[in-house]
Amino acid sequence: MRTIELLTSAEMAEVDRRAIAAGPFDGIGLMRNAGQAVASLVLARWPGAPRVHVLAGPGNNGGDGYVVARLLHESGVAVSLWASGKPRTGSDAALAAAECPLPVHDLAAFDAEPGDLVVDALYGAGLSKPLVGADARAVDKVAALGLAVVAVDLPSGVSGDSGRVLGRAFKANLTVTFARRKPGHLLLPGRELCGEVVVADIGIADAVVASIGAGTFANEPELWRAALPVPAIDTHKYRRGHVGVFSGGPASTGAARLSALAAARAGAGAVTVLSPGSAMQVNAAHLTAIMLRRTDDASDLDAFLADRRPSAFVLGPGFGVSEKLRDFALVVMASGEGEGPSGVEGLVLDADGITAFRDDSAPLFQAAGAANAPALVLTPHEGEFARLFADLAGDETLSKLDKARKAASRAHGVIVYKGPDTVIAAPDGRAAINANGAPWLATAGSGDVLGGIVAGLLAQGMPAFEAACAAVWMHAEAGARFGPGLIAEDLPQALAPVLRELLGDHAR
Ligand SMILES: NC(=O)C1=CN([C@@H]2O[C@H](COP(=O)(O)OP(=O)(O)OC[C@H]3O[C@@H](n4cnc5c(N)ncnc54)[C@H](O)[C@@H]3O)[C@@H](O)[C@H]2O)[C@@H](O)CC1
Ligand SMILES: Nc1ncnc2c1ncn2[C@@H]1O[C@H](COP(=O)(O)OP(=O)(O)O)[C@@H](O)[C@H]1O
Ligand SMILES: [K+]
Repeated sequence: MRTIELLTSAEMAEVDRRAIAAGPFDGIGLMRNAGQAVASLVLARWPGAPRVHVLAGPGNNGGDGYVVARLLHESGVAVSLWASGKPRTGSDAALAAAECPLPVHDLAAFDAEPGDLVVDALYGAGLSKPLVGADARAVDKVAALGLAVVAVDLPSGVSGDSGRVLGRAFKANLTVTFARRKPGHLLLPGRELCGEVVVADIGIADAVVASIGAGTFANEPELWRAALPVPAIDTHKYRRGHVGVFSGGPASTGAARLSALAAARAGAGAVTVLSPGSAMQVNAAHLTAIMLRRTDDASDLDAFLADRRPSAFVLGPGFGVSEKLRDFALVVMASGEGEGPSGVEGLVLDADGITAFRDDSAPLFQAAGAANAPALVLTPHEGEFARLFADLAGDETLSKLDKARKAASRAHGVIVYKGPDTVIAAPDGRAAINANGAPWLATAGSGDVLGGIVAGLLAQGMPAFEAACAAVWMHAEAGARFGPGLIAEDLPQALAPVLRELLGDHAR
């Protein structure tokens, strides 16, 4: 079971409540199902473990642990049960503990042998403070002995909402969560600490999950595949969208060409590099399918908008932080459908395009909020994000997901907050977390390619949030599949097989 909604701890608690109200399972029924799912996976994956140590906390996560301990014991496994705190009288966890015939040892005395397996059921969605005392010592001991860990719901110490570690956390080989994944399973460092994540069906109906209206998703093709542009049989190149990419001066033109190639590979029918006169020669020497047009100032840009009806732009890569950049961005943002002559769908601002607005972002954000404005997509890495949204970046109480959402709402644009756990957020509150990348993508120019893919999809009429999500996934997939030796020049070409698979029958 693997569906794409991600539930915060508050949303998951509400899902539990609604599921219990809807039946057929009550709280202890769901807990028995959860424990059964974990026990089955332990038996299937670690059939030879000499001993399984179940660590049970005071809440419902511990309740799941008592169920696991009982079921493994009934299956003939040697089980030691260690408790941190006691379940509250009358709780589901207290019922589960009462059903478990095994002796309960104090976690403070926890000990194990190399080769044993640990089931971590200390804290899950209810984690509210750092692990200390016997809990923290157990984490250290398990790490020192190198024991394999199966985490129930989340590795204890990892926040399900932010992926952050509170004090200390287990590093699991396998994490079994229930109904849906949580943001902390995808955000770093949580994702690293979870190991493999299995989502177990514990009898909560999809309709109950849907009733919550969750706005956070794993960035997987299911989220946007239906919105991917497919060329009609009678199309022509300009109907497939025309992307304009602004080039920097003679010594910094490569970034724009990377974006341009990527936009073309993403399916834009035509791509034009808009170059200052001083860089025409060097650009001309390197472009073949991509067109070239001299663009020195806003009036040149106006003429391009009027003559060539471009549908999306990339501005920033290699451009230089300048007043000219700000002018170009604001001209493009004023050329949306109904206002300007051309009906521009979107502007992707990356790199210098973000930095240029660090001290005065209001005109940009205001333009993006105007009726009929082109969609604004900002693609900051961590450093660029901090330049444009210093207050959000420095707020320790916010997760990466929260920061991207707040930034999107402020900018009236889609934020692609890049990194190994890229978060894509829309001004309407939707957000997605990406997890299919690989460190090979951390190479100069990789971000320029991403900006070009976003623009290529925007130009074909794909809505901005979906275009950004699809671009991030395709970029990550292409890079991860290429693997060692990847340089940014390889990425546009590596997109082709990824697109072919995504389009399925439409690729013929
Ligand atoms: N009926 C249900 O609602 C279901 C709940 N499930 C399990 O229930 C879990 C959530 O249960 P709870 O809400 O009881 O929360 P937890 O069991 O995660 O935490 C229990 C309590 O421990 C205390 N605590 C938190 N962090 C601590 C720390 N670092 N040191 C000491 N004490 C700490 C808090 O007071 C918290 O309320 C899920 O993760 C899942 O495993 C599953 O059994 C499925 C059904
Ligand atoms: N460790 C990583 N794992 C997966 N993706 C990564 C990692 N590091 C960087 N990336 C991705 O690589 C791209 C780098 O973009 P950026 O930082 O703008 O680089 P550049 O400016 O050199 O093009 C982003 O899409 C980012 O999400
Ligand atoms: K846990």
